[in-house]
Amino acid sequence: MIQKSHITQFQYAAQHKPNQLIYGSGQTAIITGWTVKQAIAKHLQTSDYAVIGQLYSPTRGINLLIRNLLLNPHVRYLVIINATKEDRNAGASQCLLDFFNSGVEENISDTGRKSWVIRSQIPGYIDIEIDINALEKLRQSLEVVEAKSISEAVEKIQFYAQKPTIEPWGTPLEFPMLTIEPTVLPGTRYGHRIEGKTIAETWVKIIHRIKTTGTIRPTGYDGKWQELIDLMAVVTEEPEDFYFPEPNYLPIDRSFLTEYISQVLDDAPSREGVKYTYGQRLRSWFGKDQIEQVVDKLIGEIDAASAVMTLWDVKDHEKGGSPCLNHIWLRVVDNELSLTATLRSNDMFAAWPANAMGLRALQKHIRDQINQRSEYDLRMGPLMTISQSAHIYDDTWSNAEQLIKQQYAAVCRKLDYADPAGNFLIEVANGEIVVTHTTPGSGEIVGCYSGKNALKLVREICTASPAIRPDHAAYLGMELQKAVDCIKIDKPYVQDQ
Ligand SMILES: O=c1ccn([C@H]2C[C@H](O)[C@@H](COP(=O)(O)O)O2)c(=O)[nH]1
Repeated sequence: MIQKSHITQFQYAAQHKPNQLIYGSGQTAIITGWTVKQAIAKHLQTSDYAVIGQLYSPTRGINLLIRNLLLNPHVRYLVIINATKEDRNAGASQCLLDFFNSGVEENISDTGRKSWVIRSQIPGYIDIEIDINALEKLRQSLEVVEAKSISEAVEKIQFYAQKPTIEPWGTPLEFPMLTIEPTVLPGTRYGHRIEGKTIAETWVKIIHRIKTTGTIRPTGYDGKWQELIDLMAVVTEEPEDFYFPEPNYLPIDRSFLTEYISQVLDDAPSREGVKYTYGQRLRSWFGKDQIEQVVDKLIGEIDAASAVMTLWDVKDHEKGGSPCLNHIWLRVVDNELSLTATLRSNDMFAAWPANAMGLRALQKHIRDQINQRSEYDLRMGPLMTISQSAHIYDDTWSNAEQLIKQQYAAVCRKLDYADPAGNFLIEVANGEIVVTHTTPGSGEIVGCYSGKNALKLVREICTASPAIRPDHAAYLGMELQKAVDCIKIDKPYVQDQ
């Protein structure tokens, strides 16, 4: 028997993320978690549902979803899909269920703001500006059900669609929302190099660079982001078992990482509602196992500059949701295996640490395979990511600011004094300044400058060695001026080391 839905004509008015939703005319809101919303919509008629939307993150998504639901009191049923590994990792569907089952209490959010904190094992916050009575009314007025698969969800949605229309639970409710425009400092927009020993340290520097000098632009997702174009991160010494700070300020932990590494390294069958995994693209998408290919390539030709893997399929332009990670190169220099990856678009706050750790695991896997299958004994070289659009979404700006406040100074204090551009020894001889440029480590002489004018000398040095660190250049400026002053009053000059 074909079931006919009860015909209703409600209109869902979304104030938040309006372009990310699929609209219907019924009374059920469908929260699909990480399952793509079209995978549900195609099994339904528009009269079966009020709205279909994805919910990725409990800390970023639930607040906006609740605000939209308060504006649409005709929504009386909620079907929450909690089906995929990603849903379990993110915990957003679970946290939303906990909101309806257990409610909220007044507390402090992860950004230190007074908030309604959801009574859940998973952190989830709702703005304190929303009246608690409205939240309680919403909890009491909606019938909420969890679905563990697409088919179970479709069955439940169709069950509700058969029911007679119910009155809205009240009138639409809207509450004020705090928005803060960040101050942006001047800086270059294109091409940035940020280096750190660990992924954690590099991440803090990346967030600081984007948050202070990134351009504020609209995103494709009904909001804004702060963005720099072509940001290269160089991670030099991430340990093989990964460094997690104590307490852990990264947006991922070890258990998430284990699952994520498998998404990067292992093949995965195509599944309805799941777009792709990086492992699938690398292992089988193009009919070749590209990881095996690069291992074989380098064993056969260790100096090859063609050990490259691609995740981008030219057909990706035909559908939305193309992979963010596009190309990966492996290179051996001085017995060291480095990995370089390009990402067309990169959420530097929420996704980069996982992307970087997943790539580091891939780099180690390839190094181990080469060492096991050949006479080579390669060391781990640096990991480099080049993010074309390196951005921070507006809904994590306050988290980013909090991170900078708590970690940036400490990370900068760890700076070691060895500048890869080398050392500059300053002396005074025959009434003139003499600067000798030496290599770091071995101290081999590679250049010499002389003169009486400190500014002119600094400019010459910076022109000849443009990769000199800014703090090193500033130090040279001060020392050279000190040397000039000594010459003027005929006092011996000693360089401050
Ligand atoms: O491994 C990933 C996958 C996704 N994203 C981010 C980048 C974008 O912010 C968003 C994807 O949006 P589209 O470019 O596909 O619209 O997710 C990452 O940073 N890394």
